[in-house]
Amino acid sequence: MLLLGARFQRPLLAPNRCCLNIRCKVSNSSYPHQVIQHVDDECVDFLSWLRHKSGAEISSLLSIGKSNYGRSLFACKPIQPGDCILKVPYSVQLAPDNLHPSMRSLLGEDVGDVAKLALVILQHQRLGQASEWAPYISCLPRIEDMHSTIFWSDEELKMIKISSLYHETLKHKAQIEKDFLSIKHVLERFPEYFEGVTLHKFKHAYNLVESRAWISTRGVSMIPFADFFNHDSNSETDVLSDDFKQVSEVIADENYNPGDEVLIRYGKFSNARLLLDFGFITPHNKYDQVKVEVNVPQHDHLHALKLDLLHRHTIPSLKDVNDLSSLENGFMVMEVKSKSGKGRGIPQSLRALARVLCCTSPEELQDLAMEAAQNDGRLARTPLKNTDREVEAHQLLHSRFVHMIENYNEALESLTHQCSENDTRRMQLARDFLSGELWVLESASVWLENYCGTLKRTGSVKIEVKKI
Ligand SMILES: C[S@@+](CC[C@H](N)C(=O)[O-])C[C@H]1O[C@@H](n2cnc3c(N)ncnc32)[C@H](O)[C@@H]1O
Repeated sequence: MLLLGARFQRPLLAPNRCCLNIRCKVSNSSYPHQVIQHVDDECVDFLSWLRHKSGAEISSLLSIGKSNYGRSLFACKPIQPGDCILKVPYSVQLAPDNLHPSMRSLLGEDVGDVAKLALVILQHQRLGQASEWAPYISCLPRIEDMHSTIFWSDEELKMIKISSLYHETLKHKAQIEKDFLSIKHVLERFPEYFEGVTLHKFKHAYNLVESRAWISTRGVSMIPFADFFNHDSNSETDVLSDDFKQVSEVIADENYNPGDEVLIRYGKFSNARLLLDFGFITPHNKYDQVKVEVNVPQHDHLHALKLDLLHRHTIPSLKDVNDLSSLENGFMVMEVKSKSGKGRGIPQSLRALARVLCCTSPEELQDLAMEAAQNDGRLARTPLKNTDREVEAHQLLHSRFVHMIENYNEALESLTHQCSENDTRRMQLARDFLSGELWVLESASVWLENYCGTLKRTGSVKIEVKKI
C-alpha cells in the first residue's frame, strides 16, 4: 500500500506491508505516453460524479486516460512546479469507518484496516448501481487484469521459486486466508451484501486496497482519482494529506506539457514489493534489493560460540533488516554501483557476519568481541587485521553470490525455453523480475571479486579501512 505524506504532521510510517507513498513525475522525454493516451470514456461520469459528491473542483489540470499501465492521469494544461494539480476532500475517500457500525461491531480486534476496507468494497460491489459509490467502484480493475503474485497459480509461482518473493507470497496468501476466516461470520450475517463472497473475491477486494489505498489518519484510505496515478520510481512527487483542511492533495514538482502522463512514486519499493502488492515491476529500479541468506554452518566446530557472539552483539532496538538481529531473515542487498567504491549496497552487517564465519579459533572470536567493546559495540565492522582472513571472509561471500547467480541463470534459462511457445504476461513479469535481482547479485559479486583482488595485490587493508 501507499504511504500518504502529511503536510502539517509527520507522515505516518508504513508498516511492513501496505499502501502507497504518493509522488509524481514524468519522464524526461516530452509527451512520453501521448501516443497511447485517449480520453477514458468510462470515466466521464466518474469525474462529474466526484465533483458533485465533493462539492469542489478536484482537478482542472489533469484528465483521465489510458496508457500501457492501464488507467492513467495526464496533464490537460501546462503544469508548473508548485501547482496544486489535485485536491480530494476526505469526505469522498473510502476508509474503514465507512463500514456500517453493525458490521464493524462484529469484527474482532485482530481484523486489520485492509480487511475492513475490503469489506466496504465488497459491499458496494454487491450494491451495484444502487451504491452511492458506483461510479468509482465500477472504475476498479477486474481480478483478471491484476497480477500481484498472490493471484499466481502454483505453476506460475514456481517461476520465481528461487527468489524470497516466493515465500513472501505464500506468507501473504496465508495471512489473507486468516483474515478471510476472521471476517467470515460477518459475510454470513449479512447475506444481502455478501452472499457468494468467496476467498477468491475477498482476495480481489483485498488487493484492490493494497494496490490503491494510502495509509492515513483514518487508517487506510482509497482516494478516488488520486488512485489513477501510475508509478515511476524516479519521481519525487508526494500525495500530501492536510488533516486541518481535510483534503489530500498533490503538488507538481516539475513542468508537464499537455498530454504528458503524470507519474508519482508509490514509495521506495523493490521490485519484489511492487510485484507482490501492485502486480508490476519497474526495469532498472534503483530501489531493487535481493534477500541473501548466510548462516553459521551446523558443522562449524565453533557454531555455538559464533551464534552466541552474534546474538550478544545484536542491538534489539534496531529493527533494520540489515542488522545482525535479522540473521534469520537474511540480508537485503542492493545494486553496488561502482566495482571499486565502498561496496555500498552490500550491508556492513553481512560483511561482519562473513568475518565472524571465517574465524577458526575461540581467540579470534574473543578478539572481535574485545574490538567491538572498544569501539561502538558493533561486531567486526572494520576489516580484519589479518589480510588473508579478510580476503577469505569476502571470498566466502563471493562464492555465496556466485552460487545464487548460477541458480538465477538456470531459472532464467528454463523460463526462456518455456516462454518460446506460450509466452504470457506473468512469464514476462517473472523473467524481468529475476533479471533485475540477477543484476543486483552480479553487481555485488563483481565488487567482492575486485575487493579481494585489490587486497591480495596490495596485501593491506589500509585503504579499505578509510573507505569503511
Ligand atoms: C494505484 S493504481 C494506478 C491506476 C491503474 N493504472 C488503473 O488502471 O486503475 C496501481 C496499478 O496501476 C498499474 N501500474 C501503476 N504503475 C505502473 C507501472 N509503472 N508499470 C506497470 N503498471 C503500473 C498496476 O496495475 C498497479 O497495480
